[in-house]
Amino acid sequence: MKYAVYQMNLIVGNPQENREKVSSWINETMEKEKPDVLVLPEMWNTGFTLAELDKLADEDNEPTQSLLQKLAKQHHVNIVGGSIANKKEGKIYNTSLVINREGAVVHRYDKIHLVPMLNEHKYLTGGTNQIETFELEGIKMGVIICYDLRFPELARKLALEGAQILHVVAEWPLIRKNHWKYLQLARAIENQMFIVSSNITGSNDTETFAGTSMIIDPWGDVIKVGSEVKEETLIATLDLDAVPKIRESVPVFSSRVPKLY
Ligand SMILES: O=C(O)CCC(=O)C(=O)O
Repeated sequence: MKYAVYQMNLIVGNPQENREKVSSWINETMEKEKPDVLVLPEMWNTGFTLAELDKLADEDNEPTQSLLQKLAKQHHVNIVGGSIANKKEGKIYNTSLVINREGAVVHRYDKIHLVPMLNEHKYLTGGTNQIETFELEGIKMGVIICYDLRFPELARKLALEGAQILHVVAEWPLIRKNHWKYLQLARAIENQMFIVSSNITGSNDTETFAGTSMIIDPWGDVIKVGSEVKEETLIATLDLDAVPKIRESVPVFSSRVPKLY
């Protein structure tokens, strides 16, 4: 499965320009690389303009969802669409959309864990639906959003439900870059799954972001990593046979004793 990850330097507070930027990236990447799956970062429509989200957020996933559906169908490509600021019934959520090659929405997920360090509770509503796996090309996988990475229960639940790939979409700050790197490696090793992450680069008024998007194999080896500072595209082909092989060689799933913890 060939992946292309967009480590994006987004335009803070300008959803229209970000949609144009993402469309151009998809068009160019499909022409050059022809991947099976594209991955975008967290809240790429607006950036973290929390106080302005009421006027900038999408409404019921639109117009971003229709744009991603159109691009997925046109290029016959799967899109793990990062996440968008999204208004539903007057509340704003941080919503991830996954679209398959036919342009169908196969998964929606509202970020469960809001970030106290950023006062997200003042502006956003946390998701209330159970985290679940979805399938692309017959492969089970999952997506979590940024701060969710700190809660190993999510990745473990998805792994127990058969996920072989975990996508982590983020706007993770540079100041906590080591947490970003090592938590991803830990999730890959403890769950023996691929991690494919897309983080942003650049800065807003208060933060500089960490970049360092990663593609990690289920052994914990880093296949590709982005720089801290540059907008770039990470390309890698995942060998999915590695997952059952590694799960057999170090059988943590059959060694678990969940009744004791
Ligand atoms: O957990 C962190 O350090 C960063 C979290 C974050 O920035 C987010 O969830 O948007």
